[in-house]
Amino acid sequence: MNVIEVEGVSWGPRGREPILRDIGFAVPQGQILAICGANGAGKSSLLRLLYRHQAPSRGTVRLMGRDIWLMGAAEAARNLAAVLQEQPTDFALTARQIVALGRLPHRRGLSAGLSGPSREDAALIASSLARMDLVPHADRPFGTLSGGERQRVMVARALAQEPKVIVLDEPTNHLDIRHQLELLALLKGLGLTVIATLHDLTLAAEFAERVLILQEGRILADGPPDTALSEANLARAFNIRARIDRSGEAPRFSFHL
Ligand SMILES: Nc1ncnc2c1ncn2[C@@H]1O[C@H](COP(=O)(O)OP(=O)(O)OP(=O)(O)O)[C@@H](O)[C@H]1O
Repeated sequence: MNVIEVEGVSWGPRGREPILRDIGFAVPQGQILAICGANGAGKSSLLRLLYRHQAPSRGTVRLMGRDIWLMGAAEAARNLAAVLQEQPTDFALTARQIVALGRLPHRRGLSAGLSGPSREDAALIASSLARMDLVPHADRPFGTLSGGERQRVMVARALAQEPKVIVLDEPTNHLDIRHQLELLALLKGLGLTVIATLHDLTLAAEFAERVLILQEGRILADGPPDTALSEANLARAFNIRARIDRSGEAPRFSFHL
């Protein structure tokens, strides 16, 4: 089953030229998809359509088979969690309280948001913090955490949301190399559908089962890393000369102007 379906989608700010043009792809359950492309290619704009922040000007985005704009925000959030580059401004909340926000779409009725988390929710919040190596920081105010620790809090919040799809915008930003590898391994091991923008092509090649390359708002390539991340595609997408050495275990990229 396809968890996400994007069909004939264009998007642009009202009254302006479209930024995304005629985008179409479907993501089957459990697939790990990396979205790559140059600065300004439209990666974050495409993610905003997937996590129901912006509606397409043309075409449809379907989540679990239903038009995402025919479901409510809470229903979309029960199925899809987003980890964004912009982080909450409520720096006084503790890491645990931010992770607890991930449970809100699952709570119903008048008590939602007012009462404390149930025992099951508290256990889920604690295990999400533990998976992201945040136990020592759980009760510190978010504003006192390092950039990498904050990023891990945002991923823990997404895990606590128990979604079917996680969409991440540059998730490895701010993370040291160990935490980058740990995060990508953890995402891969979740058994969920994962869609992430990644600037690091080596990480994309290792992590993703499928790579979608955007160029000036259109899909330039969509396929397994070995075919999508070709020298010719990278040269076009980034306007550089690319060499790929595939003699080792993982491809080694080198780039020249
Ligand atoms: N609301 C908006 N109004 C006007 N222009 C916008 C708007 N949102 C995005 N753009 C423009 O659309 C283009 C694509 O932006 P987007 O942030 O999607 O690119 P990106 O591929 O994520 O880039 P980066 O790698 O730099 O993060 C950029 O030129 C950006 O300035």
